[in-house]
Amino acid sequence: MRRPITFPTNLRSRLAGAVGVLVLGATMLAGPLAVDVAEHDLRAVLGAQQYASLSGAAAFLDDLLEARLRQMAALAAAMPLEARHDPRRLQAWLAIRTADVGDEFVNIAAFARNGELVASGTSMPTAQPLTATGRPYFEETLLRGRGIVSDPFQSRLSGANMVLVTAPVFDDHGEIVYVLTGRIDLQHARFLRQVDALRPGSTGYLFLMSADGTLIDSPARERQTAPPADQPGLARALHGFEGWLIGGDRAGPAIVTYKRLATTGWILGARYPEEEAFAPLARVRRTVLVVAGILALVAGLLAWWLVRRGLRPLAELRRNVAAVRHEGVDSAVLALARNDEVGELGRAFHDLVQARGRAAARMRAIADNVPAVIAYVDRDERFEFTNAGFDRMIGSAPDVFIGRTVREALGEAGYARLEPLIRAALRGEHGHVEDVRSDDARRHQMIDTIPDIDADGRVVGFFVMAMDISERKEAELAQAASEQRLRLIADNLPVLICYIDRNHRLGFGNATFQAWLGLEPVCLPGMHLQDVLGKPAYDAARPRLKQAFEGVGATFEMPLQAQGRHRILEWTFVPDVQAQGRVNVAVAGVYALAHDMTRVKEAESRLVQMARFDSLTGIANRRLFGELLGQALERVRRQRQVMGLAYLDIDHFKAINDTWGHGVGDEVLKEFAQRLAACVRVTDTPARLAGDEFVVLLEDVKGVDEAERIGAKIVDAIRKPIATGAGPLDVTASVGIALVHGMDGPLPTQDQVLGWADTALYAAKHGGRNRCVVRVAEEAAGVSMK
Ligand SMILES: Nc1nc2c(ncn2[C@@H]2O[C@H](COP(=O)(O)OP(=O)(O)OP(=O)(O)O)[C@@H](O)[C@H]2O)c(=O)[nH]1
Repeated sequence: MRRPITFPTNLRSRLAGAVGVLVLGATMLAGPLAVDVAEHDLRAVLGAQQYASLSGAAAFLDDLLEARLRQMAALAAAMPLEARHDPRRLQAWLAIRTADVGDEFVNIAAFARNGELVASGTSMPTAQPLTATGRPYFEETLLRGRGIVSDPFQSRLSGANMVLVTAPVFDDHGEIVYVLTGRIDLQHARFLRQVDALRPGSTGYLFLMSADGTLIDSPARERQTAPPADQPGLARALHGFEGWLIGGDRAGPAIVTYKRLATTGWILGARYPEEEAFAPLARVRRTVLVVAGILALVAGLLAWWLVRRGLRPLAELRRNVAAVRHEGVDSAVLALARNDEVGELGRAFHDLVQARGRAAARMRAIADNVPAVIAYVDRDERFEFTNAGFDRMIGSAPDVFIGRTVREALGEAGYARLEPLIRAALRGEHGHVEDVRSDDARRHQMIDTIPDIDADGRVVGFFVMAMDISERKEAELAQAASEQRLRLIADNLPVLICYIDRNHRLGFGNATFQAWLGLEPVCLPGMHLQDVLGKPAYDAARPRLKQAFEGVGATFEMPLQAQGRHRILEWTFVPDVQAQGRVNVAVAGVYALAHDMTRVKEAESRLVQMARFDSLTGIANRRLFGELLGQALERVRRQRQVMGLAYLDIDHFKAINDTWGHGVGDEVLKEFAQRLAACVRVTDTPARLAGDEFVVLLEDVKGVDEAERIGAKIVDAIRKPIATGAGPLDVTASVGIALVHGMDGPLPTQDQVLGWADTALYAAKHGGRNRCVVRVAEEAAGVSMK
């Protein structure tokens, strides 16, 4: 099995590797790039060079063809006169000339103006007469009147490819009589042989084409890898392009150059394969790559050595940090005096270790001085930290159990008590348990375990905290007992006691709620006050409750109908004020107490009745009458009304007593009071002053007449016989009425008004009894009566 590739993890190797890779990359990139640039420039230079070379070759060929033309022209000019007229002589002359120019021309022939072959330097292998009529070279020579070089064509006789150089032969009159043609056999001429030295490189070659692209010559046909028609850029060259270009075909890329010959318009081309042209550069490229590799290797090694040397202080720092961490070496070794980044790092480490040491010392001091057991336990349930409280609990020297397991430290019994909490903490849950008894069962403990969860969510350990809560437990028990006692008292008091929260719901209520309202105390917490008291009572209590929640206590009476009983309750609301220091900040609730005041109220009502009403007749007595008279006089003055006070006395009552006894007298007095009350308005108040003396307070009397009608009515009512134990008795009464008008100034006193009425009664008695006398008080100051 192949081992996976591993990269070095230490910084030195990484840096060295990085430098090597960078150098390798840079040289790999820069070398070929430079070669590419050089290649680009070289291509331009080579192209220009090839074109210059080709231009030289073209000039040479131009000169060569010009020479052939001149040679033919000279031959034409040298034609003897006799030869012009005698074909046999012409033939002989031409034979001689053809032999002379055998190196340049294969044959020289003469055509008559009509195109007919007249003579030929070499014998013609044909029986038919030859004619040049219609041949472009012939017609063009006649037309131009000077020699030309023909395009290559295939000989009709020999089938060989040839080119003809022509020259006109003029007669004395300047008329063309013959056209001489010098034949150059392309098979043997090899124009380019003479300029073959100018071919590019050893694999390059030249080629010559006519203006229409027909190959004329290629002296190195054996090297020619592409036919001329396929040469890159040929189409452009046929349209007049001259110069060099880069092109490629089946034979590969090449620098191809074109140049036209001035004499014939032929195209001279050169092809220089790039493979050869840039062979030196390819060698350079390979060399660059090899050198780059070597350079990278050397640079990497050098970098590794430099990095190793440069990072030596860092390695030293690393060793020191490890020594401080694992061997407890003093952190002073980290405080390097170097004035560089490594020195800074070392000093920072040193400061950090110092700060951590101080923080740890502080934490240790705190942990050792809290009245609790604090410990840190790792995943394997081994103690990593224990405070002084732990040592006291175990009774061991400090840090003895560091690295030991919980089971070893606490024993099986202690571990069993903690095990559920340990399991919870290792699951990542907070554990809490109270009321854990010490081994002697005399002390109570509260134990918490808090999981220590790392950034990845794994539980790496947990904290254990244990506190002795024996005192708290005792206090709680004492408080519970106290509350029970209070509850007992509250439940047995004949008072409703409850706590009302801000939402007007009960916090608790005592057992009296059961007795008075039929509500069990256990149901009361959470009940709304309206549901407890009923809506009318709740509505009546709400303003006082609001006042109590504003911090002002309230006491008020309120009737309550419940359980078929009507009660009058006296409620007391006591605000439950929450204070901060000496400042009361809020009323959290209201304590409410309700006493049953029903009996008290009834007794009070009876006392009031007794104090203000006559016990014999049941009508108002002198005390109540006094109060009412005072109020009536106030109203008279305020409302400017007329008030009457009737003073009544039973006629000869003493005689009734004396004759029939006090019992019958009492019966008469009671009936008298009944009749008196019956014959006055409900707003008028009868009262008994004493003995047989009665008064009636008459409100809003319209005048003397009305007063007299009321008096007469009373007298008539009394006059009817009164049924008594002694039988019906005829009883009469005398009435004196004083009328008092509303007026400014001081009010008449009650005694004054009574005096005026008494005076009127006196008048009635004096007038014969059994009647009424009305008197009007003239003015307050003077107290005079009519
Ligand atoms: N039965 C009875 N008699 C009372 C009571 N209080 C007072 N008397 C009597 O009422 C009588 C009042 O008599 P007077 O008003 O002085 O005299 P009179 O007999 O009524 O004579 P005139 O008033 O002049 O007509 C006295 O004999 C009292 O003893 C009472 O509560 N019951």
